Amino acid sequence: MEKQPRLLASQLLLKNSLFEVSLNRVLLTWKEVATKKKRVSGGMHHPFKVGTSHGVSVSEILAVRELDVDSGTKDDGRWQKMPQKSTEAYPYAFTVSYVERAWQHRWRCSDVTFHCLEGALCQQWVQTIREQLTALTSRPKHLLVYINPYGGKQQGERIYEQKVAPLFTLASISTHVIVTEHANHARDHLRTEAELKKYDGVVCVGGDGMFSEMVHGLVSRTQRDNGVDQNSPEEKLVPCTLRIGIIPAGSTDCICYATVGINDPVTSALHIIVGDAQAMDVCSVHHNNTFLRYSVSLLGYGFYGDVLADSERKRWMGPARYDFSGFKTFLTHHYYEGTVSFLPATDILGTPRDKTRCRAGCFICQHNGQLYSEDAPEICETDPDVPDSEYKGGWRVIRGKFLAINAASMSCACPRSPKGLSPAAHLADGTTDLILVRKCSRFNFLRHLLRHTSKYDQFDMTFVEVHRVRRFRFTPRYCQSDSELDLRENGKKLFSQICRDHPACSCSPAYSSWNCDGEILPHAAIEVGVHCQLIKLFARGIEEQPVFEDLPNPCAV
Ligand SMILES: Nc1ncnc2c1ncn2[C@@H]1O[C@H](COP(=O)(O)OP(=O)(O)OP(=O)(O)O)[C@@H](O)[C@H]1O
Repeated sequence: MEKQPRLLASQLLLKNSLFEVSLNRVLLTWKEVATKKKRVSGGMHHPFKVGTSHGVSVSEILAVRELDVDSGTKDDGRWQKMPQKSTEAYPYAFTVSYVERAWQHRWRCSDVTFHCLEGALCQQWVQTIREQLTALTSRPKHLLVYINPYGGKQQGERIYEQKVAPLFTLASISTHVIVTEHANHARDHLRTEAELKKYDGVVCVGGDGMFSEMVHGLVSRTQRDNGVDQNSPEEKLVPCTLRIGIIPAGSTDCICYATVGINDPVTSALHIIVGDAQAMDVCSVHHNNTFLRYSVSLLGYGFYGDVLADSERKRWMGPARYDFSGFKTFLTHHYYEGTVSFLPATDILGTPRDKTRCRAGCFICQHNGQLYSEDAPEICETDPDVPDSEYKGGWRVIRGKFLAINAASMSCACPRSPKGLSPAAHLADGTTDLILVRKCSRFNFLRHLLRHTSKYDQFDMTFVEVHRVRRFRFTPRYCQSDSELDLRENGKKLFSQICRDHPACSCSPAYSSWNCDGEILPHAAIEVGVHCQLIKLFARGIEEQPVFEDLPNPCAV
């Protein structure tokens, strides 16, 4: 890294010891000055190693404030009173709050207080650090926050007030908070009324359903403002300029898990404050030239659609409904006939079978994102192993009987499935991983499902294939009539769930439902297109675990 000129350097007192403290545009560092007789008071906790240099990236400093030393304690009273001797000699102090890495991708707010000999020096430090923070233009100053009071364990408001709002105040972020009053309140407000020009970003406090509302509100608003017709599947959508922050307060918090590595409200609040940006692809889903929904994580037909449809009927069971419906759906072992056509993404870096994972600063997302942002024509090379008869104008066509058809636009890792549905999927490479699980025995399907939680490759099975695609279509073997759709929407017994070939038996229903990020779609025949990097999140992506993780102070440099 290029050597940065020093902005300030002084010898300051930290926890009864003298430190050489230095600031440049990139780093704040402090290193204990070697003295013959170390002055460490016996009872005081001393987290820093003697002689070790400590550093905090300026981009991860949250705030700096002068300290009233006479009061003896810091604002929150966590630290003990400074020994009289030190405060007499160094009567002025300032505290720097910064991001510290904790276990499993968690971030925490840490404080370090430096004592100065003179008031002018103290003020100079505070002012210089503040100037550096002001220069960080990617940081949000005004945020529009939506809280779902009924998400997850209904703790959204408490989580925001107790864990997030104090951090926003510390970082001088002003907020306008709306507690939602009904489903789709946030979506509709964003789409129509919200004065978006006043804000640097929008934040949702809730789960994946709430995040989906934000995506729908913001993407629709952006298209409307730019005169783009969402009903046209071929239309190139305009990317959203405002970033979205997620404070996890839902049941699974999959999106949060995939973009910061953990569903922890404090970590997410800190990612928002430092102004991180993680681009994300969005899939648009259409039926007959009519826009249905956007999806950012999973589109699942067959197994995952059936699990969701069944679990929706058992909401009274609480979160246990997913296990119950999952088990029941596995036992029913239904397969569905239809045609999948897709446009393979063969001109890009990366495959679904890669060992590398999408992590912060992902090279594959950067490379492919650039490729797709340049209006690349949707023509692909054909795979030499696939017969020409399976291609139609660059599209590959597969007919068959499927237990599951899944399109994973991200790994879909979550605490229940740490590897996810497609471990090597990328957040922002302009593709989705299309996983086709053909009809097989119950035992083999179980083996496939179990591999999602083990070290074995879930795609390495004869009845499973996976393709990285830019667009796909699915048409069920039998066309749905409008009356069937009406029945379905009314929640009545689906007549189509009687096998067409053998009306007397109920061996396998004709249609499943599409699970679109946890919502059921009203149509089985759909067309899906990936819009590369359509939205941006206040997130960094999952960081690689630091190699010095087991050292006592992860900020040591
Ligand atoms: N005030 C409200 N009253 C009822 N429903 C609401 C309200 N605000 C938001 N919702 C809806 O609640 C649904 C679930 O919210 P959220 O995603 O925050 O929590 P969740 O427990 O993780 O739910 P899920 O697991 O179904 O996504 C969302 O789809 C959202 O549309």
